[in-house]
Amino acid sequence: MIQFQAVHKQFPNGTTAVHDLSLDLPEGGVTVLVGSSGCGKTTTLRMINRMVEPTSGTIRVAGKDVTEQDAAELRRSIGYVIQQAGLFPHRTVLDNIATVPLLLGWGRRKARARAAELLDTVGLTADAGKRYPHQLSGGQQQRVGVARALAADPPVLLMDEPFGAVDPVVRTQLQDELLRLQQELGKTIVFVTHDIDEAVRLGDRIAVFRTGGHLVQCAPPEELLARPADAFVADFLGAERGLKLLSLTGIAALPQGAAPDGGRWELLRDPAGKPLAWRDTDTDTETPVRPLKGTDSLLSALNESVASPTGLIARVDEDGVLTGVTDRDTIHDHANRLHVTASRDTLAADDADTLAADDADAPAAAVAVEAVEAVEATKGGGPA
Ligand SMILES: Nc1ncnc2c1ncn2[C@@H]1O[C@H](COP(=O)(O)OP(=O)(O)OP(=O)(O)O)[C@@H](O)[C@H]1O
Repeated sequence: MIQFQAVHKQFPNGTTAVHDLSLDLPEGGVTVLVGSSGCGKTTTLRMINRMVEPTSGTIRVAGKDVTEQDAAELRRSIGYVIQQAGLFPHRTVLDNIATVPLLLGWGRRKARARAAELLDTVGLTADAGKRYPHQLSGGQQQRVGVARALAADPPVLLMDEPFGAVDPVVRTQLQDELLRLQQELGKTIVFVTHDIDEAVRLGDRIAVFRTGGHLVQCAPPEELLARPADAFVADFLGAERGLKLLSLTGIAALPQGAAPDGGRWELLRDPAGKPLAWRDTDTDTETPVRPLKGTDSLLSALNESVASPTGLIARVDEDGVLTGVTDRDTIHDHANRLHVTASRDTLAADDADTLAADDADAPAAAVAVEAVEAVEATKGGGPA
C-alpha cells in the first residue's frame, strides 16, 4: 500500500534524517515507527503526504508516486493526526472535524452531518461538537483530532505521537479506541511513537530506526521481541521484552483439565458456575480467584498461577462460566516455547521443542519464567 524505495532525506543544513529507506507497509495494517529521538520517524511519516520532500528515492501510495500528485490534493486524501491534536482554536469541534470535507467541496450540511457521525464514532457526545477545543480535555481533543483525520474516510492515516501528551490512563483508553476503530475501519495506519509499549500494543508491524535515519528491523511485535536483529534493537525493546512477549500471547490454546475434586482445595462457584474463590478445606479459608478467558495473556496466566494458592488458574468462557483449570507447569511450558513459535509458527510442535532445546540465544520468554519462578520460590508453597 505504501512503498518506500531507496528513500533518502538530507536537509539543507546537511542533516541526514532518513538514510536509504526501503520499506513496504501493507494495506490495512498498523505499522509503528519507533526509535530514539531524532532518528527520522517524523521525517519518514511526513514524506508520505509530502509535507517533507525526499532528496532521492520514490514513495508510492496505492501504487502512485506521491511526487507526481498535487501535494494539497494528496494531503486531503491522507488523514493526519499530531500530538496535542493541532485543532483550530477558533472553530467549534464540529467545524474542526468538518474541515477536510469542506475543502473537498462536500457542502456545509453534508460535512457537518459527517462530523456529527464521527463525534459518536470516537466516543464524544453531540454536546462536545458545539464547544471550542480549549473547552475539552486533552484526551477529548485527541479524539477530535482522530475524528478530523477520518472525516473524508481516507484509506491512509498518519499519526505522529498522537497520544503523547495525555496521561497514561487516558492514553490506554485512546489506544483501546484506536484498536476498536481499526477493527471496524481497517485503515492503513503509520503511527510514530517513542513508547515501545504503545508500539507493541498497537502495531501489526514495528519498524525500529536508529540515529541517522537507518531502519534496523521491521517485524511483527512477537518476532521483534523474540528475535531482535541486534543489540541496539534488544536494548531499545528494554529489559522486560520477555514479559512483553508473554503479554501478547493469548491462552486459548492452553490445555485445561477438570477442577480439583475431593482434595485439599475446592473451587467455589456461584449457581451459574462462575468461579468465586479457592477454599482450603484444611484451614477453612478462602482466597478469591480471578478467572481468565481465552483472550487473556500468558503473562496474566503466569501472574495468576503465582498468586493462586493452588498454582492453578481457573478458565472461563465469554459468560464467565468455568470451563476448566490449567496448572502452572503447562503455563510455563508454553511460555518457554514462545521464543520459537513467535517467529517460526509454521513448525510442528515437536520440531519447535527440538529447536527450543537447541537454541543458542537466551529465550526471552524463559527469562520471564525464571523471574516468575524466583517470585514463587520466595513465596513458598507449590501446586496442590
Ligand atoms: N527542517 C529541518 N531542518 C534540518 N534538520 C531537520 C529538520 N527537521 C528535522 N531535522 C533533523 O532531522 C533528524 C530527524 O528528525 P525527525 O523529526 O524526523 O526525528 P524523530 O525521530 O521524529 O525525532 P523525535 O522523536 O524527537 O520527534 C533530526 O536530527 C532533526 O534535527
